Amino acid sequence: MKFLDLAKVYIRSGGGGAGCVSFRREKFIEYGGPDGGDGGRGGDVWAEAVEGLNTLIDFRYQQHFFAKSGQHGMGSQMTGKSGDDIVLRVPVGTEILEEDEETVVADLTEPGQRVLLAKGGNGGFGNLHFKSSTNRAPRNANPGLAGVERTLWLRLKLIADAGLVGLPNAGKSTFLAAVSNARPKIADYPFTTLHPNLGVVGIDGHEFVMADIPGLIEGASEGRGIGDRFLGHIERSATLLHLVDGTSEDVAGDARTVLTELEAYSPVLMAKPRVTALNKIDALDDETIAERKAQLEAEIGTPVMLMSAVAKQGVTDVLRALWSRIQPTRHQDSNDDVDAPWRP
Ligand SMILES: Nc1nc2c(ncn2[C@@H]2O[C@H](COP(=O)(O)OP(=O)(O)OP(=O)(O)O)[C@@H](O)[C@H]2O)c(=O)[nH]1
Ligand SMILES: [Mg+2]
Repeated sequence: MKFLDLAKVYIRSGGGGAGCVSFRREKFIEYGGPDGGDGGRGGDVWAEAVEGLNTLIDFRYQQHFFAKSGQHGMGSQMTGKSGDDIVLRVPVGTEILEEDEETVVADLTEPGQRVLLAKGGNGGFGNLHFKSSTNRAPRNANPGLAGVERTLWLRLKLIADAGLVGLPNAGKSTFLAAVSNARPKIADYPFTTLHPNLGVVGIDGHEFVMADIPGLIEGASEGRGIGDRFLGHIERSATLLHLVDGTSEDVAGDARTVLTELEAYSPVLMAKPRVTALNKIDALDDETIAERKAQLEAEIGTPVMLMSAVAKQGVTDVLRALWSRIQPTRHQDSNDDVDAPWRP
């Protein structure tokens, strides 16, 4: 199964710079003594959880993170410059795993939480360090320590704020593609979507994550179709969007099928705030729209919104309706703590 929220990264900390062998050479100063400086420390590689990120998509484009090595030591007791550290900025909730994809290295659950993934190598001592009463002109210096190389997985347990449900072909993927950065497969046959797709949706300056999952059919809870196993992905969502295909002859029956499966899967899912929309109204005349809207409302007992994912008609209102149900579940907007005092 493919997840948008899994990324493989290759990291390497910088090696330490070598220590230097050098002697003080100045006019009129005989036997100037050793003055080789130490090598600089190599850069570390860190990961830090930051607010405001929702996906690991950036790591699709950049997978290699190599910190710079420290500079070699120099004469006149000059220490080499340290290599700069690298910080991988990841969304809050990212788990970092070893290459085996099982061993957990770190679980970054708090904004600002940092973990050292690869420590930079220490620089080597220059010959100044080896001066002693018995050896006043040492000709030895240490090489720097090598950097550490690791292959790691980043895994984000994305909690979709909104989950899309509906029969196959209702237009769930079309809707996700119309309102987010996600590019799910769309086609005119059922079960086009075989794995969940996640997209980040922007509305009125807010962002939320929406999940498109495979369509449900009657008996999905008993494993028919591709079953209800994907409902787990939207179990923790704040709200659901139930899309009903307006071109169907039996919109009430279609909606009933979906709600029956939700109920069978979990009453928790059934009890979530839900927005229902009649989709594909671009393909219908006004009379049919009004008729089917009324049939649907009679079946589910709540107001139904009208929408066309293809014509992008009514989608903003649907997004606003979703956001108004998501907003109360957010502890605070990430912008709220911009002025919070800095604490070490
Ligand atoms: N006319 C019209 N067609 C639509 C609209 N939305 C989706 N469709 C079409 O309906 C078909 C199914 O769309 P999908 O987005 O793949 O449907 P889905 O609900 O994701 O289907 P599954 O992944 O199989 O569950 C495609 O041919 C879409 O072009 C709409 O608003 N108007
Ligand atoms: Mg789909």
